[in-house]
Amino acid sequence: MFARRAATFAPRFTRFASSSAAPRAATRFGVAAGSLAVAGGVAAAPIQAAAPPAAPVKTAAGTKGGIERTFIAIKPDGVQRGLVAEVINRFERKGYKLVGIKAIVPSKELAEEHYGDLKARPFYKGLVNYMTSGRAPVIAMVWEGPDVIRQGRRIIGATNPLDAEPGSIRGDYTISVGRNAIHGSDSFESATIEIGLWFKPTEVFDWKFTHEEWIISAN
Ligand SMILES: Nc1ncnc2c1ncn2[C@@H]1O[C@H](COP(=O)(O)OP(=O)(O)OP(=O)(O)O)[C@@H](O)[C@H]1O
Repeated sequence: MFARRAATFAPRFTRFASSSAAPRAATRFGVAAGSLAVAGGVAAAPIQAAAPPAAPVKTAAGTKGGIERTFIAIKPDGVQRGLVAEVINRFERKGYKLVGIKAIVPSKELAEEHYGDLKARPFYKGLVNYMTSGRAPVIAMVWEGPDVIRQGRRIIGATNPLDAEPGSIRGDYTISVGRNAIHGSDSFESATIEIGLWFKPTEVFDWKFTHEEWIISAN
């Protein structure tokens, strides 16, 4: 997922990332401090000005390394199999927050864009057809919380259900890679793009758990 997104993501990503000035500033300060030490004849270690802390990277996927958001989709086979409540339950029980959800039969364009990096694969056409058939909708969701992108992939399990650990969704409920029930973003960059692809900003909600301190407080 990430590889197929990387090329298109890079230009968009720089709009969000405001930390690129930090390394340049650090280099500039480092050189200046070193020169001063030599000029004054002082046998001291060059003074390095502390680089200003990098601004956190914030996108539609939340704050990288902080409270993140991920795109999770229950595919038509997962919906047909009655796994919607099970999937939601697993993310909710873990402590993650549902900030967006809708049933949607994706257009061919949306499915092709979503799976764009798999274009050359023999199963690509069948994959797009199955996602867009309308024989069941896709349940598209955005989940929020610490490390939710990586943890979401663990909850889902390996792409090929025969490699997925028991206890994961794919490990427990599926046996075919072509009908593996669910999708989850595989990186912050993918999550940024996929949330933007499937959801309008107004369809994703900022809300607070009233019991948040019982889920994410650190002592
Ligand atoms: N060999 C295959 N045969 C049939 N379908 C496949 C095969 N490999 C992958 N797929 C389908 O393409 C989807 C996307 O594959 P990808 O390699 O991006 O894995 P993934 O990121 O784990 O899956 P997803 O994007 O659905 O979460 C898989 O989930 C699966 O439905």
